[in-house]
Amino acid sequence: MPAPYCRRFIVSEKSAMETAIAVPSSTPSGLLAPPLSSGILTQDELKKIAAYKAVEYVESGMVLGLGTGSTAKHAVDRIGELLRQGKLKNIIGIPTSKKTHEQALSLGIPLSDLDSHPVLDLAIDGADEVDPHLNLVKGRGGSLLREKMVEGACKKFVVIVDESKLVKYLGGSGLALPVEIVPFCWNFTAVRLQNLFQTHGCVAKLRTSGENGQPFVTDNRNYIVDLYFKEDIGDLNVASDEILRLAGVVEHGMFIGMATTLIVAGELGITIKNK
Ligand SMILES: O=C[C@H](O)[C@H](O)[C@H](O)COP(=O)(O)O
Repeated sequence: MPAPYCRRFIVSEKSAMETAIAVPSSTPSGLLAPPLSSGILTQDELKKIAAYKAVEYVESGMVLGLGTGSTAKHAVDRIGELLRQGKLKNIIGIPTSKKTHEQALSLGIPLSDLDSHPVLDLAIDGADEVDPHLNLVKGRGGSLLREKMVEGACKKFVVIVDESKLVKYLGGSGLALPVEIVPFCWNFTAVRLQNLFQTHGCVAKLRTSGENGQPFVTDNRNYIVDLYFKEDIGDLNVASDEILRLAGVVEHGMFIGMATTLIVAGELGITIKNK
């Protein structure tokens, strides 16, 4: 066993339904776990480790969905770095938000859109929650609509999280399930959303930003209503249909059956689940 074993990362790979078996492996190429004297990695270091591992799936010539958020940011940085070093070539990025668009531009990543590239090879993005079947909650950063459009057009969708994002069921963290809605009579739509899930103790709140409590506005000039549940909402496809049936709703943050690979970075190493 190599001496600095504690600084190497353990990678285990399993199907979605299998039990994790941690096996020692070499450090993901180009990435050493940050050498902390305490041995404890910060959440951001775990995000970076998951992101760098995901970028190992990227090959020259790919059309790539570029995710949004603090985890995906590390992946976009890494793609930019590999392009600069000439280790990746001819990448075309499709950003999932204005913020990621700006980041990718600053890194010199060539960009395009879904109109020109309706089929993508691979997308890499973070998530707010991941259930045991690789269903996700996304959109706590407000980017769920573009993310769903881009990631729904990918042949492979790699989700990267630190272990704090794992839940038994969606909504299980007690945090928000975001729903993007049109601004017109937003309160009417928020009340209807809350009523849909009344028996699950649902509370709907308009997302605000800044100190003056103005509505948070998405890249698509819409609002977000965050749904909080006291109980498991059960069948996700039924819940999805009921939400989408409401006029005024644009999209919700449940990504059901979309992820093909999950990379989780935790204190004990990296776990990879494939669908
Ligand atoms: O709208 C935001 C996106 O769905 C993010 O991917 C998600 O919120 C996870 O973000 P983070 O990596 O910052 O936790």
